[in-house]
Amino acid sequence: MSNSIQQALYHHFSRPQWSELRKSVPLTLSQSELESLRGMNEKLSLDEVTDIYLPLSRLLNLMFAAKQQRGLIVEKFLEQKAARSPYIISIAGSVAVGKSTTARILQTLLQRWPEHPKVDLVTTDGFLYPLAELKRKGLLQRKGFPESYDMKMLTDFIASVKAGEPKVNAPIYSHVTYDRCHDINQTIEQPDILILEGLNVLQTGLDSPVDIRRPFVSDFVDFSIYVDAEETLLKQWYQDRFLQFRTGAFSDPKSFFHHYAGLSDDEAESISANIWDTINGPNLNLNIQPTRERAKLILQKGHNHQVNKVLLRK
Ligand SMILES: Nc1ncnc2c1ncn2[C@@H]1O[C@H](COP(=O)(O)OP(=O)(O)OP(=O)(O)O)[C@@H](O)[C@H]1O
Ligand SMILES: CC(C)(CO)[C@@H](O)C(=O)NCCC(=O)O
Repeated sequence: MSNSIQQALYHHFSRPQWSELRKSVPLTLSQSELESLRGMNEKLSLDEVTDIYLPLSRLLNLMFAAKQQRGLIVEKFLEQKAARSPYIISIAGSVAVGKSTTARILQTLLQRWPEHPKVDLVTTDGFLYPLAELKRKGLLQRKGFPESYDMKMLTDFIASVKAGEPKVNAPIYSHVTYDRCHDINQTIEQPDILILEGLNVLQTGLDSPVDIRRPFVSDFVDFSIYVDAEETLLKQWYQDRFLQFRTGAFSDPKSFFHHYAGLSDDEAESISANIWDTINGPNLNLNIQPTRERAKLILQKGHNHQVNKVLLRK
């Protein structure tokens, strides 16, 4: 999308301008909140939390309140109470950009609002077709591409959560077995807020004539975030994580990639570069980045995952 269109659609903030907007959000996090944030990612800097994620949590609090106000107006108009419906936040972006880390930071911060909302987190990875089905369909080298997800299952799931159903199951994906878990689900029980994180949450499937009659994830989403970075950085972060996995996920004998555990640095560099160049990079350019300007908010990251620019829809 051209720069002039981005100018027309978004308010632009430099990092200092954005961090100013923290305003009344308390500066300090309790010791246990700090520990829970640190525990999720030891590389996460606390400046990042205060400068970027606290203002974002303030914005989301205001947006959430506006949605509740709107609900009250509808109830007044109808002269009856409406069924409860969770506020849904989606987080999109490339493989390895930090969607799940962003989602977990926001979950921690949103839970500490004075209203103490119940905030649940779901990743769309669980809605990838099971490995056997991907193999059958010849999609093993297309994991993460739109056709590798059961989009009907995903939109049915989000519709049930939005409808306020008491218990809704979501499938869980295992990065160890590289497959959907067959014996466990995640059960979502009427949260106040649901954060839905995945590559595909801004995709519409409009290029397929069959899909046009189907709802999109975005039909159920109240606020959408796209986490953005240059591809050279993304590839580096992907490769860094791949190298770390040799002593983590790959070392598990149950791991689909157990044979990668013994790779030398050079071998791991070249295999991960190849996976990026043949799968995750093309998916970014063809299917993920083109959805960026559908988001209400864009976080632009630079080196070390530092957010240096924020764009907010006018
Ligand atoms: N804010 C951050 N500060 C420092 N490191 C981060 C931050 N966010 C993510 N990372 C690191 O970047 C890598 C990718 O992060 P994460 O797993 O959250 O990405 P993702 O977008 O959810 O990836 P995927 O789509 O592959 O599941 C991890 O190694 C993580 O530790
Ligand atoms: C599970 C997805 C699709 C998304 O998180 C991704 O992590 C993935 O597995 N991509 C396929 C190529 C790879 O192994 O990185």
